[in-house]
Amino acid sequence: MFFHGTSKVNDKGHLEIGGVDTVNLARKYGTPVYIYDVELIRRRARGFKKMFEENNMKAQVAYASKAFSSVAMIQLVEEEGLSLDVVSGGELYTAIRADFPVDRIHFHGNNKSREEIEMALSYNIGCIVIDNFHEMNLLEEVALSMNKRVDVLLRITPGIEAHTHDYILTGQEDSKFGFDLQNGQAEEALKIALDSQHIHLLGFHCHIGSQIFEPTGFILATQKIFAKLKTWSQKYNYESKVLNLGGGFGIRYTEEDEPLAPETYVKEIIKEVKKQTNHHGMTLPEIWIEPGRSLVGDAGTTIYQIGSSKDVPTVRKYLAIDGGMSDNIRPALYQAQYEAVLANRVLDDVEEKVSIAGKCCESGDMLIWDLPLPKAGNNDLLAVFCTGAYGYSMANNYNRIPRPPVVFVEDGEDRLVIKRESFEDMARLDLPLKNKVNQ
Ligand SMILES: Cc1ncc(COP(=O)(O)O)c(C=O)c1O
Ligand SMILES: N[C@@H](CCCC[NH3+])C(=O)O
Repeated sequence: MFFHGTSKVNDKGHLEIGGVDTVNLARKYGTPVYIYDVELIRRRARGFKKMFEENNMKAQVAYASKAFSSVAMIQLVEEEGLSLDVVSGGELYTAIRADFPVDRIHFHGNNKSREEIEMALSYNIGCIVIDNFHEMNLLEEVALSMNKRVDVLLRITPGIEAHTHDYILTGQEDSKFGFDLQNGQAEEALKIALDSQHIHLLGFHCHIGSQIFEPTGFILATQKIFAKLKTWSQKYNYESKVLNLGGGFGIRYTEEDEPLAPETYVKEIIKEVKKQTNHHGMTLPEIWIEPGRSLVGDAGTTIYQIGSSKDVPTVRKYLAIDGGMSDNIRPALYQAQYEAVLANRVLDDVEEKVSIAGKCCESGDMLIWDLPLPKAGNNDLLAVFCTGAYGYSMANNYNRIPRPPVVFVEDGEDRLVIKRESFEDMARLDLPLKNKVNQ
């Protein structure tokens, strides 16, 4: 068993996070509940910024808000001086609600709508990351009609396969994202951008995948991009001001995962970018990165109440909790692995292996297989670690299960930052059939 951030066991044998007893949090807010260790998020944010600051480099660390977006989260990102990556009108709206400085917002997405582009331009956000030719035309049209000149990056696919789950690979050639670097698409996009009156090309972006444990992929991508940048600087007299190498830095979901510290990823990236600029005799660009998971993933813990159980003799024992794929779809989607303890009896001896089932009407709704636990019953609370990224943000209302609340903890204090969804909330958009009365 290992603990993340400020998590520890208190003198009652309860799991404590941010100086707050999680058993008390479960009583106060009900279960399931997502708890975020704010100090750990701050530590990670500072870790990513540290090497850039020590090297006196112009850089931006943009939090990929798809990992977990809420007004309070974005305010925290602002407190820590990061930038922000959004991928939809909804994420942008949340950033605006949080009063995030618009010039530090970057807009991603492989199919941005005209309305989303208009919204981004009307708020004068920092930059748009153009993904494809369709978007380039659309942006040109919208910028012309609004009489704006827009800072952009071009998203390219450098043809790198990072070691991760197949479904979360994005930097390889056969990907729905970006302009291909090798087959001429990226160069074509560069030419269009350079010719445009309304697009101001800051540079290039790539994102090679997610949950990456080694710097190699980032280094290879940097090398491939620089080889092209060199050609383009000679051919078009264009030098990139910004190189954005995306996110994807891995975290420790289970003891088998061995991620590097944020500082180490950044140190390796800086080293390679400097090496390439020297090698090609080019100017050092600003380096931008976009960590999502690695800023919030291990800062999140979900507390569930254990309910029913079922023995399948000689095969396994199922323990069901009061949530499941509706608040954490990652095990069902990616066979993601998690670790967990009993929040109210952390130090009790392990007595058996149990499999943790969700409450959705779906056999695949299993959160953890073969988890070693003390014998647990329905007075017990299960704490599942590392649920901070792509947990709440991918939560859904399958079976009309309301989404749990989110609580931030820091220095012994807890603060509700997203309320529990109610049945009324879920039915709010429903309209009755003609002639029937809405209940
Ligand atoms: C363009 C882009 N940037 C950043 C991220 C954040 O990735 P992660 O949460 O793995 O750091 C993603 C998601 O994979 C992405 O698609
Ligand atoms: N949602 C995925 C990662 C996708 C990242 C977005 N490009 C996960 O939970 O791991």
